[in-house]
Amino acid sequence: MTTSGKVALDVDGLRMRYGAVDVLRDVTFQAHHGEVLALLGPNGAGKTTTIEILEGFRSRSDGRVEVLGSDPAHGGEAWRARLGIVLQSWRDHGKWRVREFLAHLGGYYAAYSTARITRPWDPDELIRAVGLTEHAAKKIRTLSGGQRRRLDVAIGLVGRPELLFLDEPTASFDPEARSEFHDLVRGLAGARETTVLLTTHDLDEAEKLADRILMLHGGRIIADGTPGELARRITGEDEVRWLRDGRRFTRRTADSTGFARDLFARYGARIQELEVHRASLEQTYLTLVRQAESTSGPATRDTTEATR
Ligand SMILES: Nc1ncnc2c1ncn2[C@@H]1O[C@H](COP(=O)(O)OP(=O)(O)OP(=O)(O)O)[C@@H](O)[C@H]1O
Repeated sequence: MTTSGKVALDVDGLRMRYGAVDVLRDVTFQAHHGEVLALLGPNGAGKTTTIEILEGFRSRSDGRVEVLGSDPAHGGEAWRARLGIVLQSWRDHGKWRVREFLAHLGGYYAAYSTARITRPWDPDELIRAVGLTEHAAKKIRTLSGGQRRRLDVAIGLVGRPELLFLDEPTASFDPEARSEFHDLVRGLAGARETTVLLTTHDLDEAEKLADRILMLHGGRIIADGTPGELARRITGEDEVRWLRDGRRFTRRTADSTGFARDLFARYGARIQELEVHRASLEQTYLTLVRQAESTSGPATRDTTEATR
């Protein structure tokens, strides 16, 4: 095993070929400890293939991959105990009760405690963290879809992972559960320095949770950056909206602060309801996907807004 300092995931030139088709081509990125990365992309982009290679479930065709300092193709049990995996869904173990199942699974991790990390996570504490306390004694098959998903998350966390893979984690969560889950993930990444790689089609969730967005399209990384960086790369501009003398105005500008300053200097208190918007992750995502789909390349810029 080698150590990579603060780098938890190091992927360089990853290629995956099925038959004659490359489904991943030159995928290169890193993740640092405590970072939350969202892997986005249309259906078939290669997200699951990438994650399965990182988890050690799939052998790559080419490229260099290090996950917590080891090549996942040769990761042993001690390495695997440092990973947490929440798959899209599985429905086994319905006869077990929530608490007893987590305590049972946790038992497998006890041998992998370190001076820094006590494994497993105490089952009652974990059940509280995922909001299942009042369901702890229930049989798994009696849980609702959202409760079951919380349990999936608890299963991924029971070994106190240093790196957590979440595949569409909040599908079927109600808004409150989703918000609690976001707090939980931010807490894991912050205080515990857990690195998180999640896939989601919920762009609002990606924007809220991710420090960095990786966008895959056709097996290639087409964007890698913070939501703000990607938005500025696409539009280069913010949108400023305001109300003056009862009329609404909209303007796109690369210098929204300076523009707002000039507006107030000119009109003073006649300016009301001033808002500055950057492109949402959804707009950014759709623009990047459309760019990738057209072979011509240059960014299309929305020029429809102007001062009325
Ligand atoms: N075992 C396989 N054999 C051949 N092709 C495969 C295999 N597994 C996946 N693929 C192909 O690889 C490509 C990437 O699939 P992958 O499941 O990684 O996409 P994804 O981004 O996770 O999609 P989704 O959002 O639909 O889950 C797809 O074109 C898929 O058909």
